[in-house]
Amino acid sequence: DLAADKSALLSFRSAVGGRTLLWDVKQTSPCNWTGVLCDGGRVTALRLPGETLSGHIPEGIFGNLTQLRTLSLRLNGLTGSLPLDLGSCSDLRRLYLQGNRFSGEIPEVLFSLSNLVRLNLAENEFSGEISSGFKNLTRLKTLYLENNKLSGSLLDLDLSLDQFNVSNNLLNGSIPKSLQKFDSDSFVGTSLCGKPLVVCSNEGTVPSQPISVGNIPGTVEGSEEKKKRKKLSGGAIAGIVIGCVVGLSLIVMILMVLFRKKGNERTRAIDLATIKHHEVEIPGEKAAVEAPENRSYVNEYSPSAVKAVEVNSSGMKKLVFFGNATKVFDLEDLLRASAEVLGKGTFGTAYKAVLDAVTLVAVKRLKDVTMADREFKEKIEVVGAMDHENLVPLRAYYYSGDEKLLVYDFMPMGSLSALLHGNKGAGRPPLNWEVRSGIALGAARGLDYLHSQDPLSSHGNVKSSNILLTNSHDARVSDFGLAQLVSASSTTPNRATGYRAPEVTDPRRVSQKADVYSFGVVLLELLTGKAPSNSVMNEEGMDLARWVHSVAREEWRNEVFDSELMSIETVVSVEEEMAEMLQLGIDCTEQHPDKRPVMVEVVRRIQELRQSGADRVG
Ligand SMILES: Nc1ncnc2c1ncn2[C@@H]1O[C@H](COP(=O)(O)OP(=O)(O)OP(=O)(O)O)[C@@H](O)[C@H]1O
Repeated sequence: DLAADKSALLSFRSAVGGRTLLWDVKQTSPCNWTGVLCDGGRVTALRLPGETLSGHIPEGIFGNLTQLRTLSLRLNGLTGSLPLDLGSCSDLRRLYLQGNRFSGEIPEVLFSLSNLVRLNLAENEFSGEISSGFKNLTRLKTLYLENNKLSGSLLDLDLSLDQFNVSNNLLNGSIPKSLQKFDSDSFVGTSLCGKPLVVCSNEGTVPSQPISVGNIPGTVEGSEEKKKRKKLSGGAIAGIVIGCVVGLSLIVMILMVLFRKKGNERTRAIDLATIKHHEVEIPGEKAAVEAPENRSYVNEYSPSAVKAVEVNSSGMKKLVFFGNATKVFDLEDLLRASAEVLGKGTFGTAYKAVLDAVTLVAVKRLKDVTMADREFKEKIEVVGAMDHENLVPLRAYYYSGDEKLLVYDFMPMGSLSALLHGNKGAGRPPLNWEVRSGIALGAARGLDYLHSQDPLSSHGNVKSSNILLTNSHDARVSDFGLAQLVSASSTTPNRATGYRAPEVTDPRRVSQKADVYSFGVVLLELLTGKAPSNSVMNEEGMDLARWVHSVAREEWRNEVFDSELMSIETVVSVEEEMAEMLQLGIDCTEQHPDKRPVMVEVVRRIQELRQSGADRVG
């Protein structure tokens, strides 16, 4: 039971140190302790990577943790042979012990763990032969044994492995047929030879330098990896908070500025060629803030607004709408609307404007647009022409010498960023995999549409705060095309930090491959629950993408996935989908642009993984 689990965990801690493990012994349940995960009233996962554990694990501990499915003790200083009562953990699916100093033979009890899917014993001091007992592990997909002192020949294990590595061991003989599909990296540093191998080292000795853990040049790895991993911090959207504080004054400002040039033209404030005025026609009509046919309307004239306009009159002032059949509101409605600051972004401040009880829009007030009227118009019209169900439509814009406004449909559920990182633990229902993968698919489709318009067309600022959500959690990509409107000075250095592809030095010079990179970071964000923008660098000097790259290669599902997901998703098929999505996120965030998939391929892979998950469920 849970009490026995708890006392086993405490015995474990006192046996192997774990000075950094601040487990509160007074808590009756160990389920909230760092690294501990429970399900159904039992401890099902123990993940303590890089926790400076050291010494020998005695018998009598794992014999009690009988419901364990995941055990990760990687990157510690554990020594001696593996405890034999590990064999009692018959539910164990993932066992990650790499990067310790375990020695002795790989115990036979391990081969009774027939549910094992991932087994990583790499970078230890295991010796002896590779037992035929591995054949019992029929569900095994990953077997990493590299960098040990294993000797003898390699048996045909007859397993359908996806990942396999025995490099840098004292093995000799030939490579069995079933393992010949793996490339030479899996066998390098041994005396094994086999037909498909291009490289076959015959040194028969273990190189003194172990092969690096990660696959990214320049990534902090090896002994550095052994440092304690600090969780990348999550966070709410600072912009909203700041915005709310200064909101009122900004709204007053915007009202003043917009009315400045109204003057005698007030009845022609709107581009009459593009707008049909509709006197109050909304009552009874549902607030259609998301659908393309959303309705807004022209209100009666506001005397207070006239005053503002008269005082400030000069220059041109038109609220220009996109779309032929769109019924619209006019500038006065916008200015009279009660408004609240949604947040401050790279390109300016966003406001929510409530035109009436049922009509809401989001208004973005751009800063640093130095572009002339004509050029601005040309560019914004390209943006306005974009029409896809996974894009937030740009409804209208306003351009004057020193004021540029963009009017969008208001998205009631806010952004993916807010959904993932805001209000966590404050009663928000957990975000399950179906919803997350659906959001990924929708956003990918939106981006694919943008990319399909022209080989040079790209979003330029893909991130989770620009993926907005409808009430039914459908994703809509926002803010496309804005990067090209603003001047270089406004592209602050931290813009989209964590999302920006390594090759992007000038944020205005965006590309489709850079979008794919940023989208890959969003995928990793969905999977890990970690906010890239708030965790630019972790303790080891890595951003989210690099961090995932460094750990995911070794541990597909262990450390990277959001604990919220791991606690609500118990179906194995979901884990498979998550692993496939993780691989996609990794592919998208490849350092080299040419190695990244194109967006249409990304959409296809998400569709497929969702479909195969649905098929597995039946
Ligand atoms: N149409 C909209 N409906 C609802 N919320 C929106 C809308 N547009 C923007 N927001 C929200 O307003 C806030 C500010 O958005 P804004 O786009 O100005 O900045 P950002 O997305 O944080 O950064 P950037 O300017 O780099 O895109 C964000 O939280 C965003 O999710």
